[in-house]
Amino acid sequence: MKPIVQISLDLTNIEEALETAAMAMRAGVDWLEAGTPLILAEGLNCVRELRKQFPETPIVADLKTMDGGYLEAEMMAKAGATHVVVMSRAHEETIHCVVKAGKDHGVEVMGDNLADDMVSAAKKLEDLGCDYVIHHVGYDERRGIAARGERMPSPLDQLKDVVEAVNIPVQAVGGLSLEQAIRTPEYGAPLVVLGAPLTIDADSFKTASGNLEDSLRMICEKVHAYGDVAIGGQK
Ligand SMILES: O=C([C@H](O)CO)[C@H](O)[C@H](O)COP(=O)(O)O
Repeated sequence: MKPIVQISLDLTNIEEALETAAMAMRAGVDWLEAGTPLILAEGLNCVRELRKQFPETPIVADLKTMDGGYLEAEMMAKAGATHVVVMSRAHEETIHCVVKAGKDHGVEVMGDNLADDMVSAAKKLEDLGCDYVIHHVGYDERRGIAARGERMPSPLDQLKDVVEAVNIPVQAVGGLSLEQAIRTPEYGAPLVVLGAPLTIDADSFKTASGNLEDSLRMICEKVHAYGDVAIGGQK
């Protein structure tokens, strides 16, 4: 699979999200993500707006479904999402419902293994019909552990094991630096997601012009240059 660059719009207002999305599209980003805070702030109108402005672009609606799976997935699909997210911690029936809604409404399902036994959760998500695994170390988990003076966990710790355990594409997320995120295809994880680090450490990718759009363009070119990534650790 060709590597994909996704930008997570973890913002709290639609104007800023649309502006960031437009910049990301100009720079060569492949997928947009309506982040959880954006959906909370703006409801599914943010997905509708993104769909209106970017009619051809895949849009991930990161609602992190835990229950009521069919209705949530259906609502996101009708708003214009092409990808929805269900949690591995949800009941199996919920995951079934999201997968069924995905098939009925033509959207793909990303299963998120946040706060679960990561390798077995990834396998479960694949077995239940998810199209992708989001291998995710949570924001609160990372900060809580670091606050106790322990080493902050990283999605890279178990990324190879997760990639090798499944035959669907994996995305690693949670506290990765930009440099780490854009190297995840080297672990066999082709879906590169850029969030907070883009504004924090884009400096390391600064171009002569020094602007964020140019930095993002360089990042996209670098990721796309990997060429095909074999799925399931078959490299
Ligand atoms: O999904 C997310 C998190 O659970 C808060 O809603 C974030 O999008 C994700 O953790 C982003 O992580 P960073 O890579 O640290 O921006």
